[in-house]
Amino acid sequence: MPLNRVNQNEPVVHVRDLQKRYGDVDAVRGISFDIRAGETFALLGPNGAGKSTTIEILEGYRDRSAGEVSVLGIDPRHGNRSWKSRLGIVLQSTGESGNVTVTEQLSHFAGFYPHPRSVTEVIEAVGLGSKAKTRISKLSGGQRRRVDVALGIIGRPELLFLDEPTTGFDPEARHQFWDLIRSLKAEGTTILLTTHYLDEAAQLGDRAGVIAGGRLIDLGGIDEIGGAAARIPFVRWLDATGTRQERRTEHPGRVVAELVAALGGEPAELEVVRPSLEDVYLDLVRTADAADAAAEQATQATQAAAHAAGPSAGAAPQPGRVNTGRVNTGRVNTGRVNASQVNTNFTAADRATTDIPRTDRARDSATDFDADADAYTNTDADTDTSTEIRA
Ligand SMILES: Nc1ncnc2c1ncn2[C@@H]1O[C@H](COP(=O)(O)OP(=O)(O)OP(=O)(O)O)[C@@H](O)[C@H]1O
Repeated sequence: MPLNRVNQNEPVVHVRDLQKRYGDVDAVRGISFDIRAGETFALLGPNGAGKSTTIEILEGYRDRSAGEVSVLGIDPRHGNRSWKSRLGIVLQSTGESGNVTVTEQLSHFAGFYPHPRSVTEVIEAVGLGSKAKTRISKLSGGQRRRVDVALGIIGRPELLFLDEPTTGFDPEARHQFWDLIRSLKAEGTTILLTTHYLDEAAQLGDRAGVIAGGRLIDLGGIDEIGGAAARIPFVRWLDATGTRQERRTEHPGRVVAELVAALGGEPAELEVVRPSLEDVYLDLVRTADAADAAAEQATQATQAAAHAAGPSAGAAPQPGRVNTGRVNTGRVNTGRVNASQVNTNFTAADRATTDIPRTDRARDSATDFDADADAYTNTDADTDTSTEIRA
């Protein structure tokens, strides 16, 4: 069957007003974004923000409560096997632990794709060349995670989902992984990445969306997140009393020159710091947290007032309206899954209507192509945050 290539003008991923509710928890509360062909899009947010839920809906593993979604031109609710073969999926915690070697596992999975990459090349690319003949059960946690990444790319995906791909990687492995992702990007692969490593997002991402409490709180170019004002640098130094001073300015050179002139020499512990993506992200998330807390307080006050006034006064409390989802309570970390032990025989009906448990996805993400064939169906002036320059 010819691949249903996405129209170049159409976004690879299109999400409009996506919503997902688990019981009383509004995990995703109206998220909209697009990812264009060849882009690396980073979905960022604190634990429990709704990132994995969103990704799982895009992958077709989880059904949505409301909203519009299209991935490679198809609604994931109706993604068939040929659609699925165009996706690469690295789940949050697959942890391949089979009793087969790295080469055997990858060769086996490669067989399920129409145009797989070379197994040897993929093993080298993920830095497991010296472990090719080692049983996966004998690998370290970080090495198994590399196997997950290898399995995600073996099928030469058009769209690669990477859910916290480098958790457990040592710094060298993380840098190797970044090189690998850059080479995939150079080939034109579209990538959706979630990560808690903001340096990783800054290194790899073209654009980012920041989610908090199930809402998209910012969306834009990776260097634009938080807005221009959030990127204005700080000049910091110690004054004559040893007190740290800080001035935020778009003209750090000028401020440093003024300082040197005022001091008649080098300021102590002088530094000019440009806020990193992590600094900007933390500001965004804290602001969102504070807004949520204020909204929750207001809701509680309204409910208390209504309660005090008796049943006939005003609207009844609406317990399901408050998002309690900042803390990830409902999620079981599935840990390691033996790929050979999980059930892969989901039916079309299962896919269309059911959230597939995370334990059952490791193998399903790659190996069900022969089952159930086509069933799925400002600031001109300086912005100072401190006082006058104090030398
Ligand atoms: N199967 C489930 N049943 C009930 N609630 C769930 C389920 N899965 C997730 N949740 C809840 O939905 C919210 C969003 O969870 P999600 O896993 O999408 O967050 P996340 O941003 O991926 O978090 P993390 O960074 O910790 O992986 C959380 O409050 C979580 O407890």
